[in-house]
Amino acid sequence: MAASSKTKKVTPLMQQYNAIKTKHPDALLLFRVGDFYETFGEDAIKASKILGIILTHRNNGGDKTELAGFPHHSLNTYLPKLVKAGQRVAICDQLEDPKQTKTIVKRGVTELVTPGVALNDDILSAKNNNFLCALHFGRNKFGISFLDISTGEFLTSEGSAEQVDKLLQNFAPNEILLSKNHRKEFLEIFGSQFHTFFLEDWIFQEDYANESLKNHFKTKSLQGFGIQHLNCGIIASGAVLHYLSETQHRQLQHINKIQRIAEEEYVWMDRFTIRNLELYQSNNINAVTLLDVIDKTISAMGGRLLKRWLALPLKNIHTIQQRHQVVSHLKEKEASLNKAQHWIKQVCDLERLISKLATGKINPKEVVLLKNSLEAIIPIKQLALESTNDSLQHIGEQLNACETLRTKIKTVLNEEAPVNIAKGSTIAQGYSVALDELRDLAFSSKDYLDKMLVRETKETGISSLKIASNNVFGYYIEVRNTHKDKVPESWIRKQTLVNAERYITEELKEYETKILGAEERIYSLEQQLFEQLLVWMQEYIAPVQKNAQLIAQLDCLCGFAQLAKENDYVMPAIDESTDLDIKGGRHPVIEKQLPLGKSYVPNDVLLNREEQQIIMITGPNMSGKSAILRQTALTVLLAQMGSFVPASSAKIGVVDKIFTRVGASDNISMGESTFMVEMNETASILNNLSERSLVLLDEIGRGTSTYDGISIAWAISEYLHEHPARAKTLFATHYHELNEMMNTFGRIRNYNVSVKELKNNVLFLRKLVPGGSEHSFGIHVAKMAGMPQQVIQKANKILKKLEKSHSSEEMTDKLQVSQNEMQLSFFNLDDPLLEEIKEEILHLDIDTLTPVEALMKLNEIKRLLSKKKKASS
Ligand SMILES: Nc1ncnc2c1ncn2[C@@H]1O[C@H](COP(=O)(O)OP(=O)(O)OP(=O)(O)O)[C@@H](O)[C@H]1O
Repeated sequence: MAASSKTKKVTPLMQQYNAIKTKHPDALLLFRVGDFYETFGEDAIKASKILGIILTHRNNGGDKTELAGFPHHSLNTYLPKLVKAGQRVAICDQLEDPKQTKTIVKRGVTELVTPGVALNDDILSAKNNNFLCALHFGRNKFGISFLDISTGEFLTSEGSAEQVDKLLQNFAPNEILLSKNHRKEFLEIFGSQFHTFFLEDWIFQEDYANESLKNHFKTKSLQGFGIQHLNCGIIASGAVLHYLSETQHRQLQHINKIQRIAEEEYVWMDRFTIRNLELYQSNNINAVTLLDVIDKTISAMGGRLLKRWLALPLKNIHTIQQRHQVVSHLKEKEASLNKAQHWIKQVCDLERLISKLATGKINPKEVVLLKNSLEAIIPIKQLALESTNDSLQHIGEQLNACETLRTKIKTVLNEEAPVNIAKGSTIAQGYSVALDELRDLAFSSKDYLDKMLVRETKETGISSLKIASNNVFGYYIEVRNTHKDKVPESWIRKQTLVNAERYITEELKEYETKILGAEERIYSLEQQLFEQLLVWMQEYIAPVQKNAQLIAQLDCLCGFAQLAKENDYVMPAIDESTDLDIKGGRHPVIEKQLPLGKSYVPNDVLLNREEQQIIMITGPNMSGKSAILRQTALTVLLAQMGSFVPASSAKIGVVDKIFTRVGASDNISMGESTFMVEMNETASILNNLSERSLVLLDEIGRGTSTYDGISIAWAISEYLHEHPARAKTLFATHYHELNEMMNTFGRIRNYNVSVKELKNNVLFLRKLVPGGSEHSFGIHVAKMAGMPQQVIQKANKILKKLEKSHSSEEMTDKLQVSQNEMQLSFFNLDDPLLEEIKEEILHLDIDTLTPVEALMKLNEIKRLLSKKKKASS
């Protein structure tokens, strides 16, 4: 084999390809050959699959190599598909004009597009950032950095695994860079849902990172950015810059600052909370998220900022109130709101346009769009300045319509400039004398020749003169033989035809030299002038970025005003207290999903550290317990983002942490470990409580047997009550045994979501009322879900028996034992099949069951139901 491969002759083109491919083994190499981008070998197999293009073969020194390619002008169509399929794509271009070289054309990789480093509009999503992230594993903490090359945002932070995990959830990076040494650790701690790329270990070094950052920002230290003490964060940020240079992204003037993510300024929510509250993502792709409901922004910049605000709600009362006041102002002044939104609509994505300018990827049409967007800032600025609200006025003062920049673009570019400069008409008429002359020549050539023809006809008296051109001697005048004798002496004969003679003249020759290649010269001059403009514009990167931020803010605030008007939200009162008093609160998402004619039943929730710290909410399945928990958290979140809230009134003592935990019963098929996960998650709440925490526990404990479940729920509630933080807590539970706790623990209050028991059915009233509930009504719900009649009857019997023999004192005693022994029996249903359970329940001999066993059986039915309910919905 080796001997035969030695004798094989690889073509120079393939030698060049192989050399370049070796340098980019992890990337799919798009190799420019003439008018095509070609892929070879494994890359060709992948590309043809992803892109649906034909796979052929070519001879490579005796071997057959797979080949698949597409025309170079289709790069924008195919590249996004490759990147979206998770490929890193190296674009290898021809670095010299093939016409100018006799040997093989020089080629090199001009850009490496990866999921986290993309500037192409077809890869990016307008209302989402596209973050590249680097994670450094320090000795006792992690350093993390996020960069969106398409907007210029560069952020860093450091902290524990939990903190970093939360940031990963919030910023949802499209690619994470890690040192090769930490591959396994990363997977263990953060899971496998991220797209990762591994770099050499030496890149993650403090000196190297420090130097890279200082070089990039052209500063002597990092003090000005307030990140000098974040050693691990700096290392991660250095790795990001390293990667940009490795992927050939060197024009980065728009990345002109790095910011610390000041986590202490924002409400703490961990990954479970973000997920449980379905803020901007949901396990169910069809589910409507909070973001879907509240996003009334009309610009991409506003959309991205809103998501950030949602991920990082504020804790500073003053800033929150400022936002509320703007929203209130805009909500009242409808005309101003409409005007502002009208003009914001005219503003394109300034942030991404200016990044394209910095990276040299902006096209002529986009520069005109940039100018038009800046023009729209004039009325927005005026509107803001004229308002009576201080914050709006401040936005107005900072907005900068960049007059010089606009005037310059107007002078240099044609208003109708094309996307592709090769199409011509990019540079405005009157800007360059040389260009105007060339254009006159090119565009008026016919006119010029027509005039010459008229003149010559008149001067020579030859009526049938014709001016044309051919490839051999260019422009000529053709004279029919009958008029040959009238030809002036100065004309030079070039060709004799059967019926005519062809001549050239001095004037024609001169004209010809001018006109030949005029179009090519127009193109290169237009390109040159356009590039000069882009270089001149670089100075405006920072002011345009500032405008982008201000417009994004204004858009979010206008969006909040719009939201408040459309959905009838009110301004919350935020204060330093630790009370939470929501009147007539609604769930912002559910209220939008109800069937026509049904209206959401509002509820009051009052929590404070003095009397009503923990509310136990009991109520049957489907009564609306979870809705009350979630709407409480969402109301606090919305308020602290600066939005109005879905309630008739809300008084909110600023909250610094929101914890939510949902019992694992919805995931029973996941097996025993689910319960342990639930317990671990809950433990992390208990270890992080603060006086301003809001804790929402939804059916905690139901991942195990009923008996153990009650014990755990009891123990957790007791802990929360006794903890000095006295964190405000809502606890939804099926275990009405927990209602006993109110007798012993002074700040625990019982509430239930009321239902009306009809003959054999239940009417959900959805009203939260004081007092515990006695039944859990699971069986009624079973009936509603279409459970066989026999099963329902049997379940009713179990329930009766249970109610008779089970006393709460007995339960309390058992709880003590259980807490002491901490032996949890992990009762679990392994993916119960409806039929199996039905049989099991039907054959139960109720008289032999203990109360607890009976209760467990009842719970089984409930679980089965909720599964069935889910499956059918
Ligand atoms: N206040 C309300 N007004 C109108 N409909 C409501 C209200 N609260 C809840 N609902 C409706 O009832 C459904 C069930 O509510 P939710 O999931 O909160 O019940 P639950 O008591 O937590 O049930 P389970 O114990 O089975 O988890 C919701 O999806 C919603 O459609």
